[in-house]
Amino acid sequence: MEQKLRVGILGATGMVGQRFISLLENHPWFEVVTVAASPRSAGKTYEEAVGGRWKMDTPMPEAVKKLTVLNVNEVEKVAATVDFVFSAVDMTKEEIKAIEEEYAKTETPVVSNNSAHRWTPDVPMVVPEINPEHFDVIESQKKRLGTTRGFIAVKPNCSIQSYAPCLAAWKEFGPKELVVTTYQAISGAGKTFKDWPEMDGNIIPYIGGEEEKSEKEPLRVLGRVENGEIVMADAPKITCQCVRVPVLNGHTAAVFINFEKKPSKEELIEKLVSFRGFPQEADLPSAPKQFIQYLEEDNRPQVSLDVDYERGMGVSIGRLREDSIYDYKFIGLSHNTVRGAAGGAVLCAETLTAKGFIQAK
Ligand SMILES: N[C@@H](CC=O)C(=O)O
Repeated sequence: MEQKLRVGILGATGMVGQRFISLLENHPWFEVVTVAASPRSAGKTYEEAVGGRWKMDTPMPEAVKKLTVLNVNEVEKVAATVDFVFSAVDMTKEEIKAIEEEYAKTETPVVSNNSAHRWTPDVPMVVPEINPEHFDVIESQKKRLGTTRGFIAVKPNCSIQSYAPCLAAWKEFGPKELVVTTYQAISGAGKTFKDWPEMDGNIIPYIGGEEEKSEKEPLRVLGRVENGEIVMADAPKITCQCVRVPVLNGHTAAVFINFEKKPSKEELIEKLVSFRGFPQEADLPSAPKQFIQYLEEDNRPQVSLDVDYERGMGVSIGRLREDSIYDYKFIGLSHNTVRGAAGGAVLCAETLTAKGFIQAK
């Protein structure tokens, strides 16, 4: 790319905002030129606004330290400085819906980590390896919004990323029923052990709204485009329990699965490791070379050994074996704030750029 695209981060001071900033350091296509946050951070330098709350394990990039934080609510002012934005704003669902549409209407594409628009029929919710063709609904969304280049695209919830890719890889065997338990890291709630000491040595069997997302969002990702809208897939049936565990980064899922046509274990593993999509074909900058790895050892995947697989953009699967009630069971792991949040959104933006939906203004 001759000239990098100018990027703004909405909600730049929170944990996902910080992850965007750190993933975009030295990005070959995108350059963070604008950081926006709540009115109380506006006017400060990014370094001052974040203060001691920098939660990444790499230092704050020099290039953003001295950027002046803009007020995220001053939409025209922020939009004038950028080619597109990533959204990680922390507001009510209705406020997020409204502000993301306001940005889109300034002809600024919005690639969002938020759940607010995940069920808007003409907003694509994409895992680029699985359903990049869903971006086609952007044309009807633009008609609704009255825009020529502004639109909203979203990525799904972090909890589904450790098992939904398997459903896509195993499509021809007809995944029919799934029983899932997720073991979710505290960074999914925007926390570290320092600011959530109750999680040290503890388990909390409740994450608000998470079970519904984990059961329904895979069906939208596996759905199809019809008349400019996404139509949900009608299988598999999924039931899920979501549990918060004392882990900093990495969501694990324990899954039982039934198929229409029961395959062999070897067939299942072969489909996982050969699963590739648009990001691999197009060699996108953030694409994992190998999206899904299969680990043969009985004690893998493990958070401490495998969460950073493919720089946090890959998915690790292990312990696939026949079950006495279901056809098979297995364990999946993915990095919740990289593949599951900011990294997944960056890969969506790269896909949108490669497909011509995002361009310089
Ligand atoms: N809601 C999730 C974060 C995923 O996006 C969690 O709490 O872990």
